[in-house]
Amino acid sequence: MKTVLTIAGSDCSGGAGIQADLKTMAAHGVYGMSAIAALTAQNTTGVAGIYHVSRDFLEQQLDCIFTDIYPDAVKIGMVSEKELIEGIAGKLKQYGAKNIVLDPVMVSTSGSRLLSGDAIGTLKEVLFPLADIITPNVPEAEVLSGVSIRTKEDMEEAASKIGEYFDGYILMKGGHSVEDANDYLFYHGKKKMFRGTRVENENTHGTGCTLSSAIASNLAMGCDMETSIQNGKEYITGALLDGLDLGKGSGPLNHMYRLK
Ligand SMILES: Nc1ncnc2c1ncn2[C@@H]1O[C@H](COP(=O)(O)OP(=O)(O)OP(=O)(O)O)[C@@H](O)[C@H]1O
Ligand SMILES: Cc1ncc(CO)c(N)n1
Repeated sequence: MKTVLTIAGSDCSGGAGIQADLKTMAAHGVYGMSAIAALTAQNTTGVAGIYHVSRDFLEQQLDCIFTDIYPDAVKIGMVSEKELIEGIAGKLKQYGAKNIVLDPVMVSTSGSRLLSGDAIGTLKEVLFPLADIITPNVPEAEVLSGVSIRTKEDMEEAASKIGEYFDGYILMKGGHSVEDANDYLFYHGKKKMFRGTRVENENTHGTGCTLSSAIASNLAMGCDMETSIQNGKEYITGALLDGLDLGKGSGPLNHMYRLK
């Protein structure tokens, strides 16, 4: 069985973070493992609190995982502190981790800050060089590039700025657009669109976590990068189309829609 590790934050309400990642992995038939960087107290209406684990404890989790069940792919999500980012980078290098999908989580769907301001530089300097693909949404791509994105041309400019310090695949997600849900992949000066039909569903809690875990699951199963993104896009669209409606705010997706 193929194995995938998520390094991210826990969402006690089960819609985003570690819980969304493990559900996505289970739905793909891969064996999911998790190293928890933070516990969040949150639900569909917002984030009430964040409790970070220590660097030592995060490293201990990674040692336990890598020395026993080696992951075929790694997804990295919410990691908000500088020293945790440094700890992860050290361990991923030590164990030669491969197929690394980095979702540069900065703000929750509900608007809470999930990455410390002083950690953005560390993320770019120490973790980006290890990643095969990064999956920023538009606001994250703006922070990473310094370009204000309004048009498709702005996206290209942002990708080329990010490309000055990041050598891998950049998937800019269009979930925040109003007219469509197209995502754009930039790689070494080339651009490819992954077309997505916008689903009229307010319940989008954890879409970013789900997509990055679906891509990691596909990479673990041996798909190439573009196929992994295409398959991930189909999975997220199906999970949104299911129309699950839980909670009082922006609710979670149905990861089990394929079993219906
Ligand atoms: N209403 C929608 N209809 C169809 N696809 C969507 C919709 N909203 C988001 N997506 C898709 O979901 C994936 C995640 O994109 P999004 O931009 O929402 O990520 P994100 O902002 O990082 O997510 P999160 O809310 O978890 O932080 C992308 O493939 C995007 O196109
Ligand atoms: C733990 C966690 N990771 C990521 C997100 C982004 O949606 C969230 N809300 N919570």
